[in-house]
Amino acid sequence: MTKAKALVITGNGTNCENEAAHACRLGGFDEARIAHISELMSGEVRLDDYHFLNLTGGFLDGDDLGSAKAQANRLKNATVEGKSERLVEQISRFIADGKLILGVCNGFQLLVKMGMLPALGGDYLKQSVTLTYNNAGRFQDRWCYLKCDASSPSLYTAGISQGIYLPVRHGEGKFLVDTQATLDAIESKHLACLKYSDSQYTAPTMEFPENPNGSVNAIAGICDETGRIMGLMPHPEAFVHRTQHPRWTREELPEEGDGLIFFRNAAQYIKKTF
Ligand SMILES: NC(=O)CC[C@H](N)C(=O)O
Repeated sequence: MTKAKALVITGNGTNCENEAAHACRLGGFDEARIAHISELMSGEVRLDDYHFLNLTGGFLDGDDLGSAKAQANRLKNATVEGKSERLVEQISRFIADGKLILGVCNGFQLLVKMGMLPALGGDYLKQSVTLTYNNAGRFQDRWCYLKCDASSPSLYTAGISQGIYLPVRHGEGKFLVDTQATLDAIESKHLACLKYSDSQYTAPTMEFPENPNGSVNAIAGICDETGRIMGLMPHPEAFVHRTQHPRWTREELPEEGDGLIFFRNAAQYIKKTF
């Protein structure tokens, strides 16, 4: 059987790479390699050798110019050292080969600013949505209930019955779109797979603090039309075991945290497909 290989990018201010690699291993990946972005730029590490690209949370370039903006420009324009190939060509090939990309928080911001989500019509380099300053005007560090759209093509959220509970920690998590047509397309194609909701997962909410940032239509995470590329502001890698839950000493909880399903679904998909 294929060895499922995950790659986790670090450097320039990420801070969740160890948790993401741990979650990949717990979820069933045979290998989870943490690579510095400079290793991709130099050609020492090649995306072609992996199945699952993890873009993790943090403070890329100190959030200067807006979160992930500088890194988005860097990745879009960089040429791999000593090669005529641009890094973005490796990324395009990775997507065309049917592989998976998950962007969490700063990684989600990076994906949307590169144009890789929602990638309507299959154009992965045209930005049509953004993530910007929370309505509260300050950083939010709290746990959120996320209602899951069971009709979404996202392979990561498959099997989630109603919703999941995950932490958010961000200053720029407010999801906005360029036009109403973009929002309509996202909704009609069920790409908004996760929305901030009440604790019973009955309905998406615009109420603070359940919706911590004021995201349009309460959108917390989206995927592309293939369901293989997904980004979300909450952190699935930060809740893989019950002791990470804020009330674990007071509530009866399953051993496994709600975020692990993302990584298990990704590993199973790779093993089934490659
Ligand atoms: N936890 C994170 O990845 C934070 C993302 C980004 N730096 C923000 O504050 O919005």
